[in-house]
Amino acid sequence: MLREIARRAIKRGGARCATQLARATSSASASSSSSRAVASPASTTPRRRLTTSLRDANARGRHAEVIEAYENGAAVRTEANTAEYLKALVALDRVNESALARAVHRGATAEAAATTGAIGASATATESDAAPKGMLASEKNPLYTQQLEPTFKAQLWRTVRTLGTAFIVLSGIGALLEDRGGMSKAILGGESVKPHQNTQTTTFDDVKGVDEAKAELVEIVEYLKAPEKFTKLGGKLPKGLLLVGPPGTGKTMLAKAVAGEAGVPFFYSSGSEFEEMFVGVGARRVRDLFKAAKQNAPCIVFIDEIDAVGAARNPKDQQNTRMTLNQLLTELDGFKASEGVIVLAATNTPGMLDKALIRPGRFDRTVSVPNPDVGGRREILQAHAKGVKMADNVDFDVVARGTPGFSGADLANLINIAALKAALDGVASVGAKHLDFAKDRILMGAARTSAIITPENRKLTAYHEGGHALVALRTKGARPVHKATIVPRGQALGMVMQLPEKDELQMTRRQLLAMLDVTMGGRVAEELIFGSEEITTGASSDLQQATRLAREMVTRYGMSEKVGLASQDYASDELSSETRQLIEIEVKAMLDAAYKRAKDLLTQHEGDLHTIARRLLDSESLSGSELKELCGIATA
Ligand SMILES: Nc1ncnc2c1ncn2[C@@H]1O[C@H](COP(=O)(O)OP(=O)(O)OP(=O)(O)O)[C@@H](O)[C@H]1O
Ligand SMILES: [Zn+2]
Repeated sequence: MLREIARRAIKRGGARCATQLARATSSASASSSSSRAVASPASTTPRRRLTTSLRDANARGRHAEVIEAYENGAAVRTEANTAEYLKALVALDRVNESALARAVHRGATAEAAATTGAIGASATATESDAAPKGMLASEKNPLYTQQLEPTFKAQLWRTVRTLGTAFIVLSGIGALLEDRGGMSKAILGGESVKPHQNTQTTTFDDVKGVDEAKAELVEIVEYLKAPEKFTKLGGKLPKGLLLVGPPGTGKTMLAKAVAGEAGVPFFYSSGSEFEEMFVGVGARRVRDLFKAAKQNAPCIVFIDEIDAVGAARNPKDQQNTRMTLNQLLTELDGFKASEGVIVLAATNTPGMLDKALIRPGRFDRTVSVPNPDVGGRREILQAHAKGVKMADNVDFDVVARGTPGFSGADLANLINIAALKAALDGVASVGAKHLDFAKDRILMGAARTSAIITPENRKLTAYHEGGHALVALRTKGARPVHKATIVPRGQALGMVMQLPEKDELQMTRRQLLAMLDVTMGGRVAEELIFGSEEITTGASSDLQQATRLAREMVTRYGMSEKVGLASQDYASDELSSETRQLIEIEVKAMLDAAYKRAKDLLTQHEGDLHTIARRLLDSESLSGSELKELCGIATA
């Protein structure tokens, strides 16, 4: 929970002013959609005869011209041209509005009529086939138009049918070719599954910051190296282990490392691969996988995203998924632990797994693979920076401290983005500012350079963020300010980032109160400078965070006098209305007190608030040390 608070606090200032944001976004999308309308092919194509063949035009992407030429008669209606016309309709997704749809509809109704014998359609059709155009056209004989049209329609019908059949046949062949694992094998008799890598090069040393998980897996490695020896000593082994942790923490890497350390083949598969359009294919794949594994024992079978098969699914594909899951259970039961096949599976949602999967003898052991702590983050950063030229000013300790909550994959990504940015900047090495850029990128999504922010809006944001920053700088127990910015990114119009000095395993009351004060700083600054009538909705997420924190202090950490040391489940229905009321009173008192402290502080240092806001408007981002300097606070 405390970690969570820490994370939330880092993102403080989240969505400043939701309404302004919504306005900016909608105007942006409006302008983009109007520009799309200008470029629309239908409106720009002039009415002219097509000089090239329809086929060429289609090949060059000029589908609209093809449609027009065919429909206005500029192109001869040969079977080939009809095919091109159809392709163009499909390419532009205009089948619905096309003359074709109308003709086919009419054709279909005519055909229906013909089968009931209302018109002698087939006889007249042959007649008109033979007769040159216009021959039968007399006032007395209006048959002409009635006859020719069915011919055209009949031809269209034939083309549609031919193309349809061809499509089905071709896509069937395509599916066979594309599907490497299942259906083709199921039908053609099947070659066996190959290990993903026979000799794994990944070792435990490559996976950083997950020492506890590694310690649990060492036993498996020992076993795989010498199964006989291990079982002779009376060691009892699980068949399946579940690696549980958030995305990108190195679960796949760990599984590969187990195979690498033991020097055994590694079979990779993903739960989503077993999800198939064709009933039974998923089950077949599971069967093939285990058959191959047994032939290659000792070995590792790794199933990523096992929840894709192992969880309760939507009713539509339930039967299919059930079959796959049942097959998996059968396979797990079908070999002895001593056969040398170890199944590792990864999931981020263990709670969703079918209970049958985690019963003894199946995946009965869980290895937790959490996000790395600050030391782990430093090691991961260093490992991924190995192949990258880093500048001397890069301190991985600082970067690691500034990235709580980042997964291993996030950190790998951070180094990548920084290296790309450095390359774009045309410099030879990756510096601290590139890493900072990459961090902001990952934290907040790409900069919203396109959205228009009014000057008033910017000014308000500058004071709002300035308020957060100044309270943080001047409050004992508050986390050091890392950066304040009014560059809009992702959902935020601006933000103040604070970094804990070390990983916070627990926090003092003073620190929590400081957090409340800092959170209030934004709204207080708006009010102080622009007046209570001008305050905005921008503080809504601040207030939400502050309320949640205060409520936790009251109900869970025993930090309010009136509620005392009791721990209360605020969400529970069983909470008496008196207790609930008491909690609410205490929460309000706590928030009011924080508001007052922030207000006193900002009133006292109003000069600094103006200085910070002005500088923010000027340079958009200020580092912690720049902020301190502006306020005349000595840097430690
Ligand atoms: N602990 C770690 N040490 C070093 N690199 C890591 C670590 N965790 C993740 N990475 C990096 O992130 C990449 C993705 O990690 P991996 O695929 O092992 O994560 P995962 O937990 O299996 O993710 P998912 O749950 O999304 O499948 C790795 O290839 C590696 O570059
Ligand atoms: Zn704020």
